[in-house]
Amino acid sequence: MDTHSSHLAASNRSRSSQSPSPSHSASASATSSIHKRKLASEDHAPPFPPSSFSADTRDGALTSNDDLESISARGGGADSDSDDESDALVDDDEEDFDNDSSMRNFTAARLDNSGASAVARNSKLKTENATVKNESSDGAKDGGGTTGTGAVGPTVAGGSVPGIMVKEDATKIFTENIQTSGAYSAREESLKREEEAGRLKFVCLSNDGIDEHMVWLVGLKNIFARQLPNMPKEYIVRLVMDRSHKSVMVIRRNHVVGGITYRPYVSQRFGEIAFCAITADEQVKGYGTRLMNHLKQHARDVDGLTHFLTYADNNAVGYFIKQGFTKEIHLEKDRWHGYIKDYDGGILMECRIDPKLPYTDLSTMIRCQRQAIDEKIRELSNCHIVYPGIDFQKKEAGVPKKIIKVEDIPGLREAGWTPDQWGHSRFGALSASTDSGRKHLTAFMRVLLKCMHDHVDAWPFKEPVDARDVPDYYDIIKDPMDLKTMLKRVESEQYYVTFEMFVADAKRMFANARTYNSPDTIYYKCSTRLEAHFQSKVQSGLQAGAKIQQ
Ligand SMILES: CC(=O)SCCNC(=O)CCNC(=O)[C@H](O)C(C)(C)COP(=O)(O)OP(=O)(O)OC[C@H]1O[C@@H](n2cnc3c(N)ncnc32)[C@H](O)[C@@H]1OP(=O)(O)O
Repeated sequence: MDTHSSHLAASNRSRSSQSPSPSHSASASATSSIHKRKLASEDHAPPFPPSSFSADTRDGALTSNDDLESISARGGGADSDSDDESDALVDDDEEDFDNDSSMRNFTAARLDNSGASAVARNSKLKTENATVKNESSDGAKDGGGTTGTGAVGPTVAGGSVPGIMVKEDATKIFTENIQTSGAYSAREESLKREEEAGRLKFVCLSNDGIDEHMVWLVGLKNIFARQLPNMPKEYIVRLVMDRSHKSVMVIRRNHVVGGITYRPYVSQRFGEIAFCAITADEQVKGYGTRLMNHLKQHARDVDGLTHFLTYADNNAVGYFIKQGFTKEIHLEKDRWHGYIKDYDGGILMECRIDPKLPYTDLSTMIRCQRQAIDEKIRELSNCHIVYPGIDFQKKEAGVPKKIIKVEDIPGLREAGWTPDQWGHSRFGALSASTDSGRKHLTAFMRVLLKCMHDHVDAWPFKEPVDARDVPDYYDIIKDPMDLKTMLKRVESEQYYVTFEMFVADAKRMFANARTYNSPDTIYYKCSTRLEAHFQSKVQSGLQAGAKIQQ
């Protein structure tokens, strides 16, 4: 026995615990209230446009101050009660979105990092499975000029090899793993479906005086005012209503969910993102990403821009990085310097707009790429083929009931195994690959076991630990080992086909004792001393064997 009940709560014992990962949802919401982004100017209503460029020359159409003031007055009027109104609008929308259960499930799962809601997590998996199924069926429908599923593994085409099946779920496992890291496609596809169903739209507007547009712009201004509390409200109004700025907005059932206000510097072919926000209870659901994708597509196709620059709030840097922004500015300085306004507490970030990417349909592109990669893997590997299991019933001490020839194990040869690898040992002769090798190996292991058994510190290891004496032992030690079990394995002459396997069992036996027991215990000390003894015997035995062979 390698333990004692008085050491049940050994101090060196540690259990892994699942600590909740930080939730973006939490951080995103938190950032709302501690927003630090400020204009560099001390003045809370800085001159606009910034003095570094002339107001009306570059990209035209700056609204006059009169315009701004009048709009400001309208905005101001709305402003007094607009925050509430804005929130009310969002609340009203909740019902409308209930149709999209996949989105809800997904969101619930993402927001639940506490581990409390197993239901939500299951929903997430279901959603992802559903997505994968769609992918497969789409792929099948398309044909897509690619080789079909059945054509990939030559040995299994048409299921012609008896007892072998293609693991259809391999695709699922592969894609599920990808999707859990970001779940980008799932969210994008879900929002795209909402758009196609007409429940969601993305518009790009500037102050054009049309009533409906003005209502949306005021709604967006209110979201900015709430989500960017350190930004002077007057400044937000000025930029949102300024006619040289444009705003891409998410509109759900005629209400604004969020948006990005930017200024396109058409002659310089870059745009400056002034504000970006999603209303508090809709954050971290993918709107920010889809919004940015719409913005990039619009800015490229309509404004002819190649880059975006923004002073990202410290708390939002993570979001911008996920949208392809970097802190390194590659755009030539003379293209942007003097055009954009400095902000305190913000980090200048850049994003290059790809000239070709279908930004609003990235999920389809990703799906096609994933499918192509998966098919390529199937061409190059057999990992999708699942062979029937082998009948590997064990007797006592884990010794197999029936000897199975290695070459009879289904799939082993197909995986690249060759008979010369059988029983291969770095200890040369100490392997069971030949009759003489097996005898030699068994004899050596017997000697080593006897050496251990006769040692004064062997007493805790002679028998398996009795769970009646140490009730929690097998909760902690999942792979128990003892000298008696090792002896049974040696005497079976089937178990240890290499010397390494024997040494591994011995090492596990010693390690178990040190895992369960604390260093000040006799069990721990016996384990250390017996292991040293074992190692010295192995060493001298190997050296003697080597000499005999010479
Ligand atoms: C120039 C400026 O305006 S800087 C100020 C930016 N605005 C704010 O900080 C206001 C408060 N925050 C918000 O309004 C929103 O959270 C936004 C605009 C930052 C992001 O919009 P969301 O709809 O929440 O983003 P979305 O759901 O698409 O998330 C995309 C990814 O970014 C991550 N993310 C979102 N917000 C943040 C954040 N603040 N920090 C780090 N990562 C974030 C999400 O977890 C998600 O990651 P994943 O794809 O690995 O799952």
